Amino acid sequence: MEVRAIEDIAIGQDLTPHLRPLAAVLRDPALTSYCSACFSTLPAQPFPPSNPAFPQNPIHVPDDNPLTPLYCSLTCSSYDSPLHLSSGEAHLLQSPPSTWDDDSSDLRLSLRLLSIFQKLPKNHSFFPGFQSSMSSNQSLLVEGKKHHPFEEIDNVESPADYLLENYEFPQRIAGLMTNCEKLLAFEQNVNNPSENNENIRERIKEGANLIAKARRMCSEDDFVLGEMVLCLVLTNAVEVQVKRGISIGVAVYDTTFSWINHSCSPNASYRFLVGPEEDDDQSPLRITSSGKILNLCTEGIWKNGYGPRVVVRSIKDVKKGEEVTIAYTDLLQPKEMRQTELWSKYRFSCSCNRCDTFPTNYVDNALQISSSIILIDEEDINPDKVDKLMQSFDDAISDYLSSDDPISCCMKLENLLINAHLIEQKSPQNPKLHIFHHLFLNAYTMLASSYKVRANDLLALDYDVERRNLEAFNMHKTSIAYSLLLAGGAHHLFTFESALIATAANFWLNAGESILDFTRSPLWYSFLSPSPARMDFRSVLGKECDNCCLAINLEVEEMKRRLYNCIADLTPKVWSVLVSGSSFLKVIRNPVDFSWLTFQESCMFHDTFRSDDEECNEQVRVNLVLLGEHCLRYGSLLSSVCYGSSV
Ligand SMILES: C[S@@+](CC[C@H](N)C(=O)[O-])C[C@H]1O[C@@H](n2cnc3c(N)ncnc32)[C@H](O)[C@@H]1O
Repeated sequence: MEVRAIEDIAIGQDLTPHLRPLAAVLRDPALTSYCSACFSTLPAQPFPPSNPAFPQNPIHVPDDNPLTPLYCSLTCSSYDSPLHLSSGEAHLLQSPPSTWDDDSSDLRLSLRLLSIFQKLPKNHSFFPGFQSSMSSNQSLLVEGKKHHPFEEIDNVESPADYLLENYEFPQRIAGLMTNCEKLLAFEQNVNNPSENNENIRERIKEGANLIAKARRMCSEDDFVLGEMVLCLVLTNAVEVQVKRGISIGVAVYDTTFSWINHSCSPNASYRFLVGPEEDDDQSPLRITSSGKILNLCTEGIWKNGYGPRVVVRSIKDVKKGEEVTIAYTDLLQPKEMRQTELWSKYRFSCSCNRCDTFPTNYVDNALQISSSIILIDEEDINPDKVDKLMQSFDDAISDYLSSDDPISCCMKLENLLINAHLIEQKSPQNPKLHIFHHLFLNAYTMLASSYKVRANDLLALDYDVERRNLEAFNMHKTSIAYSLLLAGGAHHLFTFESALIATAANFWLNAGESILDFTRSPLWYSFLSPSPARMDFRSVLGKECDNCCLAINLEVEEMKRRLYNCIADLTPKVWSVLVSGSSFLKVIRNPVDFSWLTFQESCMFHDTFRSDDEECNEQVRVNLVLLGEHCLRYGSLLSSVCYGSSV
């Protein structure tokens, strides 16, 4: 199935009303901070409270079990607790699986769906033949090996039994694709033949076992049913993100959302709404599937669906009849990585415009260019050397993620970046390593965060306060320089691939917040000489920008143009100060203007640029406040296009 627009739709418009989930669960680590029913942040005194004086609450679990569902209100608790208990989820939480990625949420989501499917009245329209009015849509509900006449169905105990008795591999349950056949098959990954595709099969089998145990059911049929529903979850579930890039849960929605296919250059994005639902959403449904009813599942029991609502939104102009697509994977990954991920999770090879363009488009070239596709003729530079360098990046990033050692991470990654620069300098006519190669982007991200961690760690130490403060100040400065480089890079790529709007929005918001955070640091007063007067932030922020008036109430394109022009004007006024502590960053002339990249053969760095270290002074700080504010406004503007509001 696929989904198409029923009318011409401009960029930045909602395509659906607020859609309620069929089922949703929090990820294990989020259980202590968010309401298990509506996903809002827990109040100071959640329900049930941590002391066991709640005899009326049947789900109270001992204090030493950290995986207990908590609720923001009695209403949420009374909505969610019965399903939590009857599904067997509580059992899974009390003895969480040590395998299955150390997180029980996909399994808990499957348990909930199973419980819901099995409680449906047997004449529910989820299942073929149960409702004569649905007969024209039967094939949408369950397609499988056998086809059964209507009469046979009357004798079936429950819809789930019906599924088991009649279908070997049900392709659909409740209209949703299970993808069982592909996920459980021994099919080789066409993009990566060496991949061990036994893994996913084994994982599903193991998951089905855990599900059967949690439900205290051990027949072969229970196992098979668990397997099918787990496949449905793996195929249709989406990560529920409430803050930028932070996933707190996982949910399955009905066909209105779940029939939307993937593209690496999608024309739609989606956002989540959490908290108790206000029933005032009148937005129309502007998508359909070949004229068929999309929201088969919103009738009956699903009307009561509770939990995070999803809304689909256009991020490009969409023509009537055009297919609406979303991204199932991180679009800032190079083609090979996207293809590998889509195959291993969903078992399909993407053939969207971005993937099929030949020769590969600029963005994918930038993210991926490596020695393997370049002829190298210098004696001392060979493809092996570049490949080894790339491998070292990968290793340094994995090391950091596993060892959490920010000092060695900064040293290793910056040395590698400098090495990459040297290689490039020796062979400028052969473009090999783009400044926005995906490994470099990862390295910049790691460096932005590890310099910040180092600054905070230093402040906690008790030694020569003056030296310590200065070091911490410089670390913080370097951290925001990397945030700005990331925002500038994401923006550069976004100008070639408009589907990267959400990524660019997030990087600008991060850069803006980090810069403003830095300008508020009390460290400014500890070593600037002469010590400046306390800055009146309101007067700087309240000052209208002469060039863009902080761009409000204009056409979106005009606001974007003006804000970006201001960012481009302000950045050179602070950049040399920001990079003074990093020998790598000094070779980057301007982190928000990469127009030269597309005209030059060598795409790693502009000619080496060394500025004399410039001093931090009050004027720099004022410029930073203005720059941070413009970055925030720009990020919010892009974010309002793809999410409807800034996130
Ligand atoms: C959430 S469902 C999307 C709706 C699905 N097409 C259906 O008929 O129900 C995800 C599954 O759709 C298929 N799919 C999604 N995007 C695709 C694409 N770009 N190319 C091929 N198959 C795709 C894959 O089988 C994937 O596992």
